[in-house]
Amino acid sequence: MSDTPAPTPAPTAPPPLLEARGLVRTHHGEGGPVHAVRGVDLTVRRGEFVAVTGPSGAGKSTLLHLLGGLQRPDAGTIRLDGESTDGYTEARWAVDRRRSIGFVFQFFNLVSNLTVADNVELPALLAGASARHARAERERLLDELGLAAKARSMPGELSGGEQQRVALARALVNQPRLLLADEPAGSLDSKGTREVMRLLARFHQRGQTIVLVTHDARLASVADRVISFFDGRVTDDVTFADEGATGPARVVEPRD
Ligand SMILES: Nc1ncnc2c1ncn2[C@@H]1O[C@H](COP(=O)(O)OP(=O)(O)OP(=O)(O)O)[C@@H](O)[C@H]1O
Repeated sequence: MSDTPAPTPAPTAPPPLLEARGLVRTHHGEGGPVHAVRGVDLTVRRGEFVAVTGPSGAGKSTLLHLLGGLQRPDAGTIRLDGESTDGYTEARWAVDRRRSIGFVFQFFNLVSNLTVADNVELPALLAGASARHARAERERLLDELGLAAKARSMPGELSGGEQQRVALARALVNQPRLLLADEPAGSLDSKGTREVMRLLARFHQRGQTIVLVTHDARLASVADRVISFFDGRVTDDVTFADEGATGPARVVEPRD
């Protein structure tokens, strides 16, 4: 027997949070096939804030839907935390979407006949949290988002900006590993847009991984990485590194 100690294994880096390879998705509408996503490779690391920008019809929403399992790719693979989703059933995707992916959309999609509090709490209860935990998380987020006084209101009684903050609270209530936002300021005025920018920046600073789809360069400017998307493909991918790299559309801190 040798006295030489066994070498310490080199630490292995954790897999990226999201890894997409060769994603393809064609829609079949009345006007014939639309090649919305034509072969996309994308890696998102934990804690990144990635904005996907591009003109209307570029395929941004389709890409986001693929990443969140709302649509299936025709070809390609998505790995979440190193795990391939290739064999995922609808039910398996539903579990992931409920527990670990938060979505925010342009039109809020709140349940109109539930109070603000119930809208925020619902995903936690659906994910199996205890009533007590769901309530505590809901209260924490409503407080944080300045909505505590609106907890008993119905969504229709709120401004667009307030409704979007409720939608953000709902998306975050299960502390998702990934937040996917599709034009979250698309139906808001400039004040609402600034608010969304500030909130996304704040949650990102706390470590939330975010993929944001927008054609609004100002909104994209709060991200630390901007991917340009055109005609179903990534045409540019710029990371604004800590060393202070700046880009043409870089606007750092949203101000009132
Ligand atoms: N369900 C569908 N059936 C048929 N065509 C679709 C469908 N969904 C999207 N498309 C088409 O696919 C292309 C990409 O659409 P997508 O919504 O992904 O683009 P986008 O960049 O998000 O656009 P926008 O900024 O206007 O939302 C467009 O030509 C769109 O009309």
